[in-house]
Amino acid sequence: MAWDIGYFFPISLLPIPHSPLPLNTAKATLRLEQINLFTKLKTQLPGNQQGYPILQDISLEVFQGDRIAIVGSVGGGKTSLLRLLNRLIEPTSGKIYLENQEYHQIPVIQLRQMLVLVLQESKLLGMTVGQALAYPLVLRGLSKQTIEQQVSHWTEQLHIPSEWLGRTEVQLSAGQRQLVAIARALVIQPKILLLDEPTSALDAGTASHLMQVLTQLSQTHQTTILMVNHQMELAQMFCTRLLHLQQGHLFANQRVSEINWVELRESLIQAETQDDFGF
Ligand SMILES: Nc1ncnc2c1ncn2[C@@H]1O[C@H](COP(=O)(O)OP(=O)(O)OP(=O)(O)O)[C@@H](O)[C@H]1O
Repeated sequence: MAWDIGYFFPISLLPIPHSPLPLNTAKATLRLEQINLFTKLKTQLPGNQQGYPILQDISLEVFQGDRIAIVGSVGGGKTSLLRLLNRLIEPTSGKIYLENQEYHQIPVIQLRQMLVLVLQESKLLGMTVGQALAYPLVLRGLSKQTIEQQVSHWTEQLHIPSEWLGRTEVQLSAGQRQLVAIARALVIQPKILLLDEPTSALDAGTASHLMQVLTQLSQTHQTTILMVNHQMELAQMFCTRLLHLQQGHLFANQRVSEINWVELRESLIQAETQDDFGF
C-alpha cells in the first residue's frame, strides 16, 4: 500500500522528543509474586477495611514468546490484571518484575516502550487513523521512510484499507476502531503486548485472521502476548498457555497441552450460571 505520511501528518508540526525512544531489543519476562488488589468502595462493609478484593494471591511467570489467553467469567479480574501489568493501577500488595527488575524501579515511560496495552475502548485523541498510527513512531524519532514502511506493513497485515487512513474516530465502526488500535500497538513492535478482548467487535473471519497475525508475530519476533478473550475457539487457536481467573483467584495456569477444552468450557458456563443466579 503506497501512502505518504506527510499527507496525513505534517512532520514539521509534530513535537520533537528531547531523546528519541528507540525500538526495543531487550528480552521480556514477567514475574508476579503474591499480588493482591483491593479496591476501596464507598459502601464498605463494617469490618472490611481492606475494601473489595479484585485479585487475590496471584503468583505466576510469563516467558518470552508466550501467547497467553486469559479467560474467566465476568468480573473475574482479567482486565484488572492487564491494567496492573501496564501500571495503570498499583497492587495493594505483592511485587511485579520485568526481567528481574522490580516494577517500581523502572520508569513508566520505559516500561510502556516495552509493554503496550490495548484496551477495548481506545481513542485516537482527535487524530486521523494515519496520524494515530504514525505518532508513536514519530515519538521514537524514526525517519519518515521507516514510519511509512512500518505503518504500511502493519496496515497490510491487518487488512486495513488505505481509505481509512484519513478518517477520524467518529468515521470508524467499533470493529474498525478495534483493528486500528491493535495496529497502533503493533507498529512499535512491543516486546510484550497486552490485549483486552481484541476481537469483541470483530467478525469471525477478521478475528480468526487477527489470531493468525498475532501467532506469526510471536513466532517471528518472540513477542510475548497476553490476551483476554471470552471466545474459547479463538483462545484455543492462539494460545500456548492459559490463565483462568475466577473471582480474583488464579484458578488454573496451564500449558496448552494440559488443557481439557471441553471441561474448561463447562466450568466457565457453570461459573457464569452461578454468578448470574448468585448460587
Ligand atoms: N475502578 C474500580 N472500582 C471498583 N471496582 C472495580 C473497579 N474496576 C474493577 N472493579 C471490580 O473488580 C472486579 C474485576 O473487574 P475486571 O474488569 O478486572 O473483571 P473482568 O474479568 O475483566 O470482567 P469482564 O469479563 O466482565 O470484562 C469486578 O468485580 C469489578 O466490579
